[in-house]
Amino acid sequence: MYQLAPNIELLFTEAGDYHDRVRAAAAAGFDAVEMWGPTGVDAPAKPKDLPALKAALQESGVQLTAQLAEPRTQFMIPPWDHSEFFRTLDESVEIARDLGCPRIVVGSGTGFGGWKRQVQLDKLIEIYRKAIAQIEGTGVGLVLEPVNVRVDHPGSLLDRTAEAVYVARGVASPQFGVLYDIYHSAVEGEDMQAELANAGDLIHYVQLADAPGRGEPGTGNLDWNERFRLLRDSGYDGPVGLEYYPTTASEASVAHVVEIARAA
Ligand SMILES: O=C(O)C(=O)CO
Repeated sequence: MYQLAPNIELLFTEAGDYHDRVRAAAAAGFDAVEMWGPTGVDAPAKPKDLPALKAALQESGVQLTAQLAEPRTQFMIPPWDHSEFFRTLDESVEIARDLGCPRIVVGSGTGFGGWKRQVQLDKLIEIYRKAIAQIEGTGVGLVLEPVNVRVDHPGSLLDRTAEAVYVARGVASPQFGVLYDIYHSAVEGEDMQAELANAGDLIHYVQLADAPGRGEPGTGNLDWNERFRLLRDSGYDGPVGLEYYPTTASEASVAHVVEIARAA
């Protein structure tokens, strides 16, 4: 079975603060969690007590599998000043290292308005090549996440898995890959099997939620036996982030997901 990482922004919120959520996830049998931005500059993420979070991770032996870059897409804002992004990247990497987190999730934001799509994708390659050069040797990698524009992120540039793969091929570093979110991809109407086949080993992280609705598996229309089979067949064997909005109490919700993942 895949290593499942409940998202502590959305799950185990009943336990209280983020460090309490880590302990609650551990008590529920998980050895991994994921989160959004550590300092909470991008809502709806909230600021975290990082020393307390680190202590909870260490004491419970829970691995933080991914955190979001902050601010998520600074370099997209006119006049395309990238300095803030590169400065905060160092801070994000420092926090990730301190928390033992191997991945930072990055995006495209709304892109570079007025430029041709191809030029915008190539600009992303240029920015992320530079970012990777800056963080080389830190042990922290970047994963680029395409998001759906139909429901959750209207106006975002990168909504196609194949385009994220194009950018990752252009960056051409083992420290840079694609985050394949089963939910975003399904909302965009993508063929999961074809996308994963095209991506090859460039998928460095996976997240899930059912569609429509972004609730736990079982609340939407996706066939989870099939989805897990396609994931396995693709060769992906890394962690899977549970980034969904639970429709019941967290413990019951995640127990249901574990059951589905086990059976698949
Ligand atoms: O912002 C979102 O929708 C995400 O999927 C972040 O990982």
